[in-house]
Amino acid sequence: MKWNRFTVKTKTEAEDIVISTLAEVGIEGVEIQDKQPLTEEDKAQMFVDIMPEGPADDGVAYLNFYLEEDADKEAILKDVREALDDLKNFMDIGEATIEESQTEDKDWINNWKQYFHQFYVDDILIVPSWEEVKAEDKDKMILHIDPGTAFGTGMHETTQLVIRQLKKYVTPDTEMLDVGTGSGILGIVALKLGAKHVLGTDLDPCAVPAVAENKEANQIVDETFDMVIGNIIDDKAIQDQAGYEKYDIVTANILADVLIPLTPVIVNQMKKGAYYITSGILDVKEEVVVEAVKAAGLTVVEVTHQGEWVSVTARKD
Ligand SMILES: C[S@@+](CC[C@H](N)C(=O)[O-])C[C@H]1O[C@@H](n2cnc3c(N)ncnc32)[C@H](O)[C@@H]1O
Repeated sequence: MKWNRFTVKTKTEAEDIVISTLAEVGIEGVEIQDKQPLTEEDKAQMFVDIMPEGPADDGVAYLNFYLEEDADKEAILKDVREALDDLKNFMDIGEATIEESQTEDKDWINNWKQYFHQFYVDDILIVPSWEEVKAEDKDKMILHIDPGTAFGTGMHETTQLVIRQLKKYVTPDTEMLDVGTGSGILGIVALKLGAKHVLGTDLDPCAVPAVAENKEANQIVDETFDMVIGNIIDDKAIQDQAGYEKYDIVTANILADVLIPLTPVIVNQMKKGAYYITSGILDVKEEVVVEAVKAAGLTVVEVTHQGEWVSVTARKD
């Protein structure tokens, strides 16, 4: 199928607002091209490990979106232009011109599949839906996960660090709370390791369909993995819904800056003797997370590293 690419020329400081405006008129999946260097915080937020040195930032951003060749492009572009014109009344979004080009007649939307193949995290095999499990691997613990809108294929170091800890601590009685569940990968691993029940939380509503798809792909019994959307850090209703002193394991592969306010809250959700497995911590933030964990009254039992990432596991004594 042929696709038409539309490129909105804007300013780097207006990228977010232009992307939100495009979303309001139904344009999702926008690609950003700019020359802004990533800050340390960006790298952590985006979970990007290494970025090559790029050209100097010129303040210009190009936002690409795609429409199928047979889409009603005149009507869609009319809505986009009107929305961008309205936005121009409120802020400087640069030229906001829209250029059209046609992508090659190839299945670009599926091209990224060439970069995602089955792989092992220790003895757990992670397989995308478009690949077969080889006969010799049939007796392995297999996880079916597709890259999607929610984070968590298992390729990232931070996810792998938690998976290794789950292998140590999950028992058949485990009630687990997975804060920032994303694709649901950690919950699914825990259930495959024999856990009794998982509650996943995420801020991002995209986690709901992602978890549902991954549960189905892994034949997870529906009632064993529940989901709530919202911020458990400051939403009392979600804390109540999760339940207090209920969990044997809490996992949180989020950023250090989120783990710090999360930790004193989550302690109330943990049973005595429960384990708190954190990840998503850049090595430069290890010390502050360890301090936050101790300040919340937990005992640090293990700190593990992979690349520049750190996982802190603590117990509620
Ligand atoms: C790095 S991903 C982890 C996904 C998956 N658990 C894994 O280990 O691969 C972090 C997830 O945390 C979510 N998140 C960030 N802050 C959060 C918060 N305060 N409460 C719940 N989820 C949050 C993000 O939306 C994202 O899905």
